[in-house]
Amino acid sequence: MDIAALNAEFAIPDHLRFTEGPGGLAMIEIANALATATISPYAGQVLAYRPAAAPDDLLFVSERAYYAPGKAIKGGIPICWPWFGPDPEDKGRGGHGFVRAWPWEVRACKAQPDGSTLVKLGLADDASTRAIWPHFFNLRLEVVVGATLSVSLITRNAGDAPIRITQGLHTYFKVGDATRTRVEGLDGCRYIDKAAGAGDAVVVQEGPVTVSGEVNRIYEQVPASLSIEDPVLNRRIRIDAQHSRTCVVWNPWVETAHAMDDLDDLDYLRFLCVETVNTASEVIEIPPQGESRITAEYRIESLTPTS
Ligand SMILES: O=P(O)(O)OC[C@H]1O[C@@H](O)[C@H](O)[C@@H](O)[C@@H]1O
Repeated sequence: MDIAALNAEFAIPDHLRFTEGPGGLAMIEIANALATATISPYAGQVLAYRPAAAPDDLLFVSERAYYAPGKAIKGGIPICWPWFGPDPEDKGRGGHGFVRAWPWEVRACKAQPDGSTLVKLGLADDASTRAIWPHFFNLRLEVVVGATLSVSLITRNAGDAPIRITQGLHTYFKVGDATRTRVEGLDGCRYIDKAAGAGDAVVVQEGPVTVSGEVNRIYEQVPASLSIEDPVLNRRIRIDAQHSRTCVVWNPWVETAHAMDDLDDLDYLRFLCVETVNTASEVIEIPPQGESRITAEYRIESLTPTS
């Protein structure tokens, strides 16, 4: 992408500009009165978000992440679409869909009256997408960077036959020490245990979710609000979801992190994924010319009240 042309069309003075990031990829850098953020049009991926006065970023991005066409960027908020998890048709296509390793278009950048910044990215079908997934679509990502971070993924079925998708915001949250975090809000929910050796057992969650080994679970019928309590970073991350009743909690633990070339061996301590998704029994069918939306809003709160 031509950085000068993007800036000429979309830059907002003292607020938003395009820069050349790792691997020569264009990056959107936002700094408004409420927060800072980095968004990659490649993959439609938020890579950083920090509210003003917050000491730490919301998101984890691996120091060993790839920034190259055809590769997923490890960290931030990868967009999994039009399938979440393994290829549903078993055709050998990669996990979590293809748009997380695909160039998206920048469609709009706007300073809003409340001081937040709205970025709209999009991706429409063409011959190369239809060679992978033979459907007509218009996919939009709307990111609002303000006192909270809001991410909406909107799918329009641009064809004349229904389409079926699963999808997810595969958010990598930065944590001080994964073994000391707790995910609150899932007590009593059923989950499918996808961890190695668990055999997809269906289990009922008791109490908060903690990490003391590989965690790879699809929770069903989840409430709209979840949180991550992180005593090391002294913060709570609130996640408010819309149009999602399934949630994946993932931490790779030692062996899987070691096996991933784009993670450092100790990164399993540095992040926890709590993913706002539609997956498992929650398959979304979109009628011809219809739309479907999934949204998550993230907010950081201090655990120590300020006096
Ligand atoms: O593709 P990434 O970003 O490495 O994430 C992979 C993980 O993503 C999680 O959503 C899945 O539950 C895991 O099974 C999978 O290993």
